[in-house]
Parts: sequence; structure tokens; C-alpha cells
Amino acid sequence: MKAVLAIDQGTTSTRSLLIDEATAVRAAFRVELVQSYPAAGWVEHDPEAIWRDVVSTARDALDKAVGLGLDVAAIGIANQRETCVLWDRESGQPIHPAIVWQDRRGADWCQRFIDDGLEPDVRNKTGLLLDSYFTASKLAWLLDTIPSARDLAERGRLAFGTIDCFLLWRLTGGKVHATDATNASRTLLFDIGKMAWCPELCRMFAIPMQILPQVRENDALFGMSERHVLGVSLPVTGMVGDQQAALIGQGCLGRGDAKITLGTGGFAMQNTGSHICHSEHRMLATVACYSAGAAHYAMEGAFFVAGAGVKWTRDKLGLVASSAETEVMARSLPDNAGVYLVPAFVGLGAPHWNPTARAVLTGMTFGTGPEHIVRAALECVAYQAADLLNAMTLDSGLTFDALKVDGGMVVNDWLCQFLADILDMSILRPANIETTALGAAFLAGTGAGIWSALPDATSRVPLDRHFVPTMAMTERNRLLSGWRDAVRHVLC
Ligand SMILES: Nc1ncnc2c1ncn2[C@@H]1O[C@H](COP(=O)(O)OP(=O)(O)O)[C@@H](O)[C@H]1O
Ligand SMILES: O=P(O)(O)OC[C@H](O)CO
Repeated sequence: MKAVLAIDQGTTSTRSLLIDEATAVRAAFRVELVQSYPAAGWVEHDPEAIWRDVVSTARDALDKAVGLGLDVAAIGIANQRETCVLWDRESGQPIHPAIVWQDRRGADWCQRFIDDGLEPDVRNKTGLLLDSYFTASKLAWLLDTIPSARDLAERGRLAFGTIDCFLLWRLTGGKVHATDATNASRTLLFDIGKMAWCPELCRMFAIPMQILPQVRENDALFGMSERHVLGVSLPVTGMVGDQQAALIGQGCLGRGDAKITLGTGGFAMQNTGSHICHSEHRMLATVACYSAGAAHYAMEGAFFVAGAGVKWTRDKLGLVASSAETEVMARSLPDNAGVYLVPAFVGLGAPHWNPTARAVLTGMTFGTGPEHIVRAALECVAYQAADLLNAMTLDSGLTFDALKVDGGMVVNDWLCQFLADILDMSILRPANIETTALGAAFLAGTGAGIWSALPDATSRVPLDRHFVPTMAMTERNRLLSGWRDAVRHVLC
């Protein structure tokens, strides 16, 4: 039976999965990734660690494929988006750690451009806002800060890429410098109407265009992996940003279909078809998929801290020994006792887009204990999701009464029920929450001819559970009003 090797390089972990032609996940290998916080608001990853984890998990998966009798026909890559890598084309070595999407060091650049009144034009071209979440200001920082980087870049010695592009470069032994349109659409340098790098935006951020990768369709033949890397040469026929991958992996292929992914951060995305929906409520327009010469778009709302807040209660505060324990703690309380966490550890994303905001816990009394803080870290995910969905519905006019969820956090039943209650809509959790890997596999398998068109996950991936709202409206409104008060503390 044919299969695809799907690589999902996420913020907190790297996964390699085998997905067979019946779209079943046959094996999965995962390695956690170390996060580095070298200064306030900075977040970095070691690109070599990412590469090692990709190679080791992919090799494990390919070994397993032999045992399972699977004929792996292609590789698909989904990745944490916006994260910036700059490397030397001759040595193949990154010249600096990867600057992660959560990193705020480019905030001053963006603010200067906002002050100069440039944001409306940037929004029209890119669908994005002038925020340091996106790649351009991270790249500008690297070129301005690393000695001789600008000079090397102008002489064509350096290559820039998001994680997909860096992995492709390494897999192909430095032969292919390319990315896909969904990843390009997150850089602030890509015109999503023209589907091309934008020279004016590159000039604005002082980015020499010779360092940019070629942009391809999501199911293109990106290149062949070198035999010595994975022990076998395979075509890479799918690359896609992880949130767009999840949209595809959830079967949100029609206009109006929506999902929310709750991993490190929270990402709500709604398919807007061939229409670029320019938001009036500070949502983003982005490329959902580019294939057969046609671009499909999505509206997106992103918040930076979802599971990252749970990780903070576990790793920094030591309030829980495992992420799973948060569910037990949240259930142990009858209510939140007025305690809210606004998790602005790296500023606030949509709809506020405030890079300098910092996290607060409000409403604490002497009765507040670890369980209240843990519960607040879970509750804030639902409140942030509510803020996003309200804005998205107002913008697109496309309403929905059920929402598909995925990402590492949604194994938490308490959180899914609370989400249903706060959003006042049904929450649909698929049996396989690895929808990101599925999306990457669907693209790669389509590119490699395993499927003649993108498989529709809705007919193939069974539902695990349907969470129905049960909370009274007065209670929902009381909780949301408490959340809005807490957010005001952060924004004032
Ligand atoms: N049972 C759980 N309850 C709440 N959060 C969880 C649970 N299990 C994992 N998480 C959170 O999910 C996140 C990992 O999700 P994942 O989708 O793998 O992230 P990413 O793709 O960003 O690396 C972590 O931040 C972790 O804290
Ligand atoms: O790694 P994830 O799954 O948290 O996704 C990160 C996003 O792509 C950032 O935009």
C-alpha cells in the first residue's frame, strides 16, 4: 500500500507520521523541541536541533514503513510559520538561531512604519498587519545586527527561509531554495493578490530580494531528498504552513468552513474561497492553498498563547506535573472565583495586536491557589477564541454553528466543553487530532498522484466527540465581562 511521510515541524515538537492511501495514520514519531528565551519578548530555536529532530523522526518512520509493508511515495512538510532562518549558501550553516514567530524584537521597526502611515498599503498587499509576529522585521533585525550579514546578503551568499524552506534546502542537499505560497504569505513581503514577492515591501524592510526563495504551489514537486539524508531518495511534493495544513486536514475545503487549532498558540481560520476578505476588525487575510494556478484564501485570527500558558504553569511554576493534570485541577473547582489570566507573555495578537502588553493575573485573593491559576490558563484560551470568532463573523458575514478543533490542547475534555459553553456553539473534535500532518500528507499525496484531488477529510476522518453548549447565557456573559475587564488592565 502506498503512503506519505508527513513531517510536522511545530513550535514545541517535531513529528513524522506515516499516512497511508486510505488516509489512516499508521505510525507517528515525536521529539520535543527546546525553547530559548534569551531576552524579554525574544524566542529562539536552534535550527540544527530542528534538523536533527526531523531526520531522526523521519528515519524512524521510514524504518517502520518497511515493517508495515508501506511503499512511501512522497514527503509532505507542514511547519510553524513566520519563524525566520538565515543561512550561508556555501556552508549550509545558519548564521543565527531561528527567530520564532512569537518573538517581538522587530516591534520597533513595525511601529515606525505604522507611525509613517504605511499600514493600510501593507494590509492591502499582504492581508497582514504591521506586527513583529510576521517574518519581515525579524529578517530585517538579522541583516542589521549580525556583522557582515547585509553585505553577504547583497552578494547573494545568504539564503532566507521559513522552516519549510530550510528543511527543503537540507533535504535536497542545498539544491533547492523554495517555499510555498502559504508560508510566503506570512512574511509581510508577499503580495497575496499577485501571488509574488513584492519589491516595494522588500525595499521598505531593506531586504535584498536575492535572499528570497522561489515560491511554488502547495502540491508542487519541490525537489528530491538526497539518499544519504534519509537513506532513501523521495520527492517532496507538498509544503504548507501548519495552520493551513490543519484547515485542509479538517476538511475545511469550502467557503465558510472553519477550524481552530489550539497548540502552542491559538489559530482560528475560515476558508473564504477565491475571495480575499480584508478585515475591518484586525483579522488577517492569508493564502489557504495555491494549486493548479488558483489561489484560495482564508481569514485568520491568531493569539500567541494557548498551550504555551499550560506549559508555563507546568515548567516555570511547577503547578502541575503534566499538561494532562490541568484538566483534573480545572474540574476540581466549581468556578474560577474571579481569577483571570491575560496571557500577554509576548504581547497580544488578534484582535488587539499589542506587542508591548505583558501578562497579568487578576482577581486574586488569599483564597487563590494553584488550581485557580491553572484553570485561568485554560479558560483564557476560550475567551481569546471568543474574541476572534466574534471579529471573524462580523468581517466575513459567514456564520457557523459548529466549530472543528484540533491541536495538542484539545485532548483536554474540560477545555473543549468550556470552549463550547463560552462560544455557545458545538465543538467537533476529530478522532485524529493530527490534522496538520494529514493536511501536509493530502497535499503531498495529491502532488505525487496517490489521490487525483485533495481528499475530503470530513468524509474520511471520523468524529471523536461532539461537545454541546450547556452554560446559561447569564453565566457566559458574566465570565466574558470579567475577561474583558482583565484585558483592559493589560491594555491601559
Ligand atoms: N491535556 C492537555 N491539556 C491542556 N494542554 C495540553 C494538554 N496536552 C498538551 N497540551 C498543550 O498543547 C501544546 C502542544 O500542542 P501541539 O499542537 O503539539 O503544539 P505545536 O504544534 O505548537 O508544537 C503544549 O503547549 C501543551 O502545553
Ligand atoms: O507550531 P504551532 O502549531 O503552534 O503553529 C505556529 C503557527 O504556525 C505560528 O503562526
